[in-house]
Amino acid sequence: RSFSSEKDIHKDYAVPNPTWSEDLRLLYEQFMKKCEDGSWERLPSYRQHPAGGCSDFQARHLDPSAMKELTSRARLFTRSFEDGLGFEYVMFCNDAEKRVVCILQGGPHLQGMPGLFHGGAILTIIDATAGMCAKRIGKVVLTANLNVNFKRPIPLCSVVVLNAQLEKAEGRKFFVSCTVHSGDGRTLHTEAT
Ligand SMILES: CCCCCCCC(=O)SCCNC(=O)CCNC(=O)[C@H](O)C(C)(C)COP(=O)(O)OP(=O)(O)OC[C@H]1O[C@@H](n2cnc3c(N)ncnc32)[C@H](O)[C@@H]1OP(=O)(O)O
Repeated sequence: RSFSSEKDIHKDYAVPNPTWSEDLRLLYEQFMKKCEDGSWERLPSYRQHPAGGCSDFQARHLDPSAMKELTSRARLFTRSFEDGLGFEYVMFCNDAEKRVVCILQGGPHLQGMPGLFHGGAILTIIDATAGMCAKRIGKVVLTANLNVNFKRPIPLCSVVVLNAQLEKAEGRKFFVSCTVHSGDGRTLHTEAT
């Protein structure tokens, strides 16, 4: 399916689709309920970053003449897979508590060791979730340092919950911790800062 249609670029992917498992749907409904009193908010998610917002950063690091062509073909990595094959996820934020939660169902194209989630795929979704936690305050953020302990392997295609918490802010430095638990909360798979 073409990724470049206008419609597709403005499509919000942080909503259920037919590839979602029952477990992911249940978690989604639980968090949508939490949004009813306004304490939590579902974060929409698109294939492309909205234009603007990081122009000074781009000016500092990128050749403006190449930017337009480059970004016209670009896709957010975590939204560049066909439905169900990569990262099926939704992030929810609680700004008062400086938290972002991400519910994720990893697809079959994220395999590392047979039957397991690739460590780089776990890093990616941690980076995105912790990055979003910092971005809620810092607006334009870049990951400077990411330390991860892989405690238990994550079965491929399982549903996990990431919890990112802003620990402290020092000027433009944000320190975020992030854990990855099994969907039932019983297993701590990964912890990161
Ligand atoms: C919403 C979507 C979320 C998506 C999330 C995805 C986020 C990403 O993956 S971004 C891509 C990966 N990251 C990058 O490419 C970043 C590359 N690095 C850089 O651009 C720069 O090193 C950058 C911006 C992080 C810091 O550079 P700069 O702004 O010049 O700051 P600099 O002066 O070096 O350091 C500022 C402070 O940060 C500290 N710092 C810098 N790097 C580090 C580090 N790796 N670890 C710890 N502290 C650091 C410095 O010690 C300094 O602290 P202090 O002021 O107390 O002395």
